[in-house]
Amino acid sequence: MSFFKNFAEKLKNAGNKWTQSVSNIFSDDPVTDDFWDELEESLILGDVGVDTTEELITELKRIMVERRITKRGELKAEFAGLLVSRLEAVPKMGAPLDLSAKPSVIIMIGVNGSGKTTTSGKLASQLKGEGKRVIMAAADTFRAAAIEQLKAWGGRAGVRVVAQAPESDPAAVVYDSIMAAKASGADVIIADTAGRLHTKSNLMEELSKIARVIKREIPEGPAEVLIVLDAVTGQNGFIQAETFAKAMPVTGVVLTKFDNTSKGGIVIAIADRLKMPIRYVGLGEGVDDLQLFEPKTFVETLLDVRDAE
Ligand SMILES: Nc1nc2c(ncn2[C@@H]2O[C@H](COP(=O)(O)OP(=O)(O)OP(=O)(O)O)[C@@H](O)[C@H]2O)c(=O)[nH]1
Repeated sequence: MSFFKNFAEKLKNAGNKWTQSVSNIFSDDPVTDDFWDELEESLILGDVGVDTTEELITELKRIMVERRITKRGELKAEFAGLLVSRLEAVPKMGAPLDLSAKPSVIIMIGVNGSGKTTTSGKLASQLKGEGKRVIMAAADTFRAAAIEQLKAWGGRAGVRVVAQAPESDPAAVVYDSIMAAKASGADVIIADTAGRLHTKSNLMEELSKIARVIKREIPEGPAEVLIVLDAVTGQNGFIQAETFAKAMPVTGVVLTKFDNTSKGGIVIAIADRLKMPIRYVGLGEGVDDLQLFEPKTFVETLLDVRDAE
């Protein structure tokens, strides 16, 4: 199955309510005030954000006047173009992971329950499927259950998990995993970290220490720092993302639980407000439900415009 079909079909099958409602607004009816009200409501309910919604509507109105467009449907492709350019304005949006260093360390950060452990497991399995030798590091030592959960994913994926006892130093676990990777010639380390924000300063120190340990052993530093954001939380997760980004420069977002949200516009808000590139989207709990984010495919599926091209 081609990449386009795969991502587009999975998005469609995920039955995201927002993606269905936005497309329906661009009918064959004439453009009236109702059209703008419906579009505005749908974008705001979809968590695009008030300012971005206003900007998009202003730009679309300008295009309508300029091209003398009268029907809603004729604005669809124009609107798609606006969304794609906003997404693509963020460097590395949808870019595959840079795994050129050996070993390449991918650090997963984000609050508890956002889907870090699940995403680590899915990613490990996919990279292994691509022929990479992968190790996972159980650096969320705060919760014993997190270590066990990662081990379960490791067992399913056939990927080694480096772990220590609960409460041990996460940086030491990461160090062990780098030693194990160097000794065994592994290509990639995926480090699952803790996400308890209520002990903010400790967490930030912990992440900085992990980064220092990696830098000492691998001069290029971490290959990728992926922040895992729960799409259901919507924009409420942004403050967390900004807090985490202070401890470690984030190289990308994994947007999980996209199958469970009616706030699909969060994708646009992440680009516009956080200015962080989305690299993967989680579309379910299964191992195959992690998809590389493709901005153009996303917008085309959202607005159902591909056939119209
Ligand atoms: N529907 C859906 N569920 C997901 C997705 N990603 C993760 N989940 C579920 O979200 C829940 C939390 O995921 P975890 O991976 O445990 O989250 P975590 O961030 O590691 O949280 P802690 O282990 O508490 O630190 C689990 O029930 C996952 O199965 C997704 O893309 N779609």
